[in-house]
This record gives sequence, structure tokens and C-alpha cells, in this order.
Amino acid sequence: MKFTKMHGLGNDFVVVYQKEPLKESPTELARVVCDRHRGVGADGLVFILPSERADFRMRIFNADGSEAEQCGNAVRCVAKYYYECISGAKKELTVETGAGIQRVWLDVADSRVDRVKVDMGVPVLQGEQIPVALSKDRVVEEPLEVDGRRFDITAVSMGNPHAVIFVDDAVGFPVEEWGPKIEVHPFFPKKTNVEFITVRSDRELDMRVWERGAGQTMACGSGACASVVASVLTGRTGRHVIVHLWGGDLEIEWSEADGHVYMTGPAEVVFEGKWLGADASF
Ligand SMILES: N[C@@H](CCC[C@H](N)C(=O)O)C(=O)O
Repeated sequence: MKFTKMHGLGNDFVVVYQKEPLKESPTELARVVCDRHRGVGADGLVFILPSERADFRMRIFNADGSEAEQCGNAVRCVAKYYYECISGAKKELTVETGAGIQRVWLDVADSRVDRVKVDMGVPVLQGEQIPVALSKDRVVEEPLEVDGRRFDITAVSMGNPHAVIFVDDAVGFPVEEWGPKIEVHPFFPKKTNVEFITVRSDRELDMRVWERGAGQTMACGSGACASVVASVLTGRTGRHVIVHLWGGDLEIEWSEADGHVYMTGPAEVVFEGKWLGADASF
């Protein structure tokens, strides 16, 4: 299996261009390929597949083998791959994902994709649709008891579920202690991604993330979008915000005009390789 290692702000992926639709779920393959000691090492395994509804389809499997509906950083990576390795023509693309058809705009210089803007869609705020175990139109700063500590959760789906928590110091927050406990809390029937946020100003946030199925990552595009939505809903920021992540910055806008969230950021190629299989030998 030929693959390309890519990343968006350090959120890293093994990207596979697959001309035929997947016949079965590559859960086990994702686990071994993403293993940082015995595999290539990545937060996720991502497939570029044919689509009848868009320029191509993306499927993403987390490092634990679970499939996610959405991945903002991976969409930017596969859009760069599609332009530089497959199409080389269109600077506006459509990508079919588990969160619907996403529109993408490429910023190209010298035939290389520099930055990518993605329409991340309209955030879902209704409790059962996120889903969380609360039937409310908006789940804003709901107290949740986790292992004896109270967290005020704002829940948002960007196609995938997010729990946004405002803290005094996101950069120094013990993400690895609390992230895994919140991820699997029964309040989230499909588990959740968890964002710890500190507001710097009405245009800037600091964010650290614990991702469902992948653990702490250097960046999460859908999480940055959910965090800006939560910040707007709670009156903490305006709608156009720079999110400072461990791996770098994302520009997020929750448009007042159409209600969609737009994410802009980089995508990088690291290397190409060939996966020889679990029992590989020369
Ligand atoms: N890193 C991603 C999100 C990947 C999927 C997530 N772990 C989930 O299970 O929902 C992003 O950039 O959005």
C-alpha cells in the first residue's frame, strides 16, 4: 500500500489514495499503521476515495481504529494531495465526508498548495443531535461532574462531537489527566472530542485538545471551529477568531451571513512510503 505522510499543524495522517471504494472497514489497519512504535505513526489513517457527489470522498479512521465523521485538518491535507498529485487544475473543490459535502478553496503559489480554506458547515447545537444525553436546543456551560471535579461543558457538533471547556490556562492544563475521562463520560453516547480553551481577547483563543480515538494531538480543526462557536454563544469573542493551538494557528470564522463555519490553515507533506503489511520481510 503506497501512502503519503501529511500533517496540518502537527495533527498527522497517513494518507492513502484508493481508486476503488473500501470493501471493508480498515479498523485493524488504522491501529497498526498509526502505532508510533511499530507502525508509521499518525493520529489517523485517511483515504481519498471516488465519489459520485463531489470531486472525491474522504474517510478518516482514528489511531484506535474508530471511524470519524469529520476531520478539519485532514480535509486540508487531502485537498492539497488532490490538487498536487491528482487533478492539478481546480482551485475550488468539493469533498464528500461523513459530515456532508464540504467546499474547499486552495491558495496556490508555484503549483504548490500553501493554505486551504474549508467550509466546515453549520454547527449542530441541539443536544440529541450532537449527541449528548440532554434534550435541549443548546447545551451551553452545562455542569458535568467527572471524577469529583465539575466542568462546565458547551457541546457542539461539527459533524463530530465536541465538548468545549473554558479554563484559566489552556496551555498548562493537564489535558492527559482529564481528557480521557471526559471523552468516555456517559453524557456523550458517541464519546467526544474535548477542547480546553482560554480566551486571550475577543479575536484570539488558546486551545489544547484531547481527541476521541487519538488522544492529545497538536491541533484539531473541527475542535477549533467548535471552540469558536462556543465562544460566540457564551459572549466571549466575536465571530472571527485566531485559534492558537499547540501546533500553530488556525483562522476561524462563524459567518453571520450563512451560519457556516470557515476554517483556514496550512497543510504539509512529510514523506511518501510503502506499507508492506504486518508480517513484512524483504
Ligand atoms: N483532528 C481532527 C478530528 C479527527 C476526528 C476526531 N478524533 C473524532 O473522532 O471526531 C480535526 O482536525 O478536525
